[in-house]
Amino acid sequence: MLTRALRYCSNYLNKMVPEVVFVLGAPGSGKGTQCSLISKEYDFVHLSAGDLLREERQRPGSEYGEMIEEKIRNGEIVPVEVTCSLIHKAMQNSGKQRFLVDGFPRNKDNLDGWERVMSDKTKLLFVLFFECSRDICTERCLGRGAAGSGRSDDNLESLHKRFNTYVNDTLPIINHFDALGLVRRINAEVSPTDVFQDVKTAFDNVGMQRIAN
Ligand SMILES: Nc1ncnc2c1ncn2[C@@H]1O[C@H](COP(=O)(O)OP(=O)(O)OP(=O)(O)O)[C@@H](O)[C@H]1O
Ligand SMILES: O=c1ccn([C@@H]2O[C@H](COP(=O)(O)O)[C@@H](O)[C@H]2O)c(=O)[nH]1
Repeated sequence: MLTRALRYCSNYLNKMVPEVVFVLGAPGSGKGTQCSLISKEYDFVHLSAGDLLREERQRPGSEYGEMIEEKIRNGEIVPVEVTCSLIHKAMQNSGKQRFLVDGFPRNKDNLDGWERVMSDKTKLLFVLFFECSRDICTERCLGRGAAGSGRSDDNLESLHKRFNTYVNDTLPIINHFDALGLVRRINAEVSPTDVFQDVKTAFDNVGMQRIAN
């Protein structure tokens, strides 16, 4: 009886499809800040594609380190095979079920690669889109750099390139998801606490339970 119950639970767990929320918005719009708040209030693991790439860049012996650094400094997008495999590994290693994928997919190559490899392994719940003007985002990134982020791309020259990439490559991806009715737009120009109020509404509206504190 007990064995049968355990087998049932194990089969059930194996069939659970990981659920994903993509988190998109301009550089400095507050994606990381909000993901950190969300993961404290809801049962989601925060996976920042940028952080995973920065970790891979630092990993001794990485064959991609130099390429990643060059892409990051120039605000260009790393090929999806590299990013998607880092995200997939992090999902598997977490042993968890729900993920905030922060800063991905950023261009058509990212989207196509995700659809090829991950679409049938995951369920996309929705896309959180943080709307914030370029001036405010620039000020925030420069502030983050001045506060010692150590990021090689928190400077005006890199930001110029990052915004061009965002407008030319990432906005079309957001528009693609919008046409599918998957985008939840959030005004990100207010305080982090006020942004989070709207974010919570988006999660509550799809029936996500808060973690009991
Ligand atoms: N709503 C907000 N109001 C003011 N400052 C904010 C707000 N949200 C985040 N910040 C600050 O702006 C900077 C950028 O925030 P954050 O790292 O969350 O943005 P991001 O979208 O993840 O950036 P990137 O894409 O460059 O990694 C940080 O210094 C953060 O503390
Ligand atoms: O999916 C991704 C995510 C990020 N990058 C590169 O990293 C930097 C920094 O990303 P943040 O999200 O701002 O931390 C970004 O400008 C890209 O160069 C990427 O290639 N693919």
